[in-house]
Amino acid sequence: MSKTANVPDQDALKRAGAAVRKRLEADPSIYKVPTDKAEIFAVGDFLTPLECERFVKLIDVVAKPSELHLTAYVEKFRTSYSGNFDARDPFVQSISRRIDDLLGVNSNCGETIQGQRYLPGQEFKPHNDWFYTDQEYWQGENKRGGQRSWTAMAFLNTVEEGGHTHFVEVGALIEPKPGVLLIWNNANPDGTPNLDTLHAGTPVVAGAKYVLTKWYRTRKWV
Ligand SMILES: O=C(O)CCC(=O)C(=O)O
Ligand SMILES: [Fe+2]
Repeated sequence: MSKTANVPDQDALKRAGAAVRKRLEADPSIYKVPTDKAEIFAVGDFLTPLECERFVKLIDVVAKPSELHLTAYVEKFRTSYSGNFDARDPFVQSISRRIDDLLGVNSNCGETIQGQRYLPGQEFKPHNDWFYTDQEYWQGENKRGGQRSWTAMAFLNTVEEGGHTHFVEVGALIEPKPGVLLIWNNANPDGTPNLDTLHAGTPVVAGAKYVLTKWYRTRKWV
């Protein structure tokens, strides 16, 4: 059996990769991180200062200690506070749609946008956003829309010190600049999970860090 014979959603990941890549690469205002290891893009001023401020306030309302799937993760892996925004809130809906439109992805595939707040000492250790399909939780995620294709993540405030997004294999350390949207493909062009998308939210040293994240599935998210 070939190595890629049993990659769930591989064809869909390959298609989603190609479609979004084509769209983002065609836009000269979108920056692409210069690396062959992963497809990582950045869009400046994707959110206005007022929109960022509004999300920061919403995060302070919804943020609870972050949950993670129970895998072999060590304790203190993701120490930030996080929460889902109200998907019926027209403001949240409008930004959600703006992200869908930028990527050209079917809105059905997008998870509810999640907000996160890190205080000094809090971090998200190196991880991949795709699901480990050999773990028990995959049975549930498979029914809820399958594997994650692209991630979109926006920085919402200026962090006094720390709180970068670090793609450890690529060697890209991205400064949290408010309004910037980062977008990356969690898969390789052939639809297999891209191990080089390993990334971390480095510890906040001073101040606070607020971000929002939207993950896309290969199928309708339910
Ligand atoms: O906070 C960051 O910089 C990274 C967040 C992240 O990796 C995620 O939400 O999946
Ligand atoms: Fe992540």
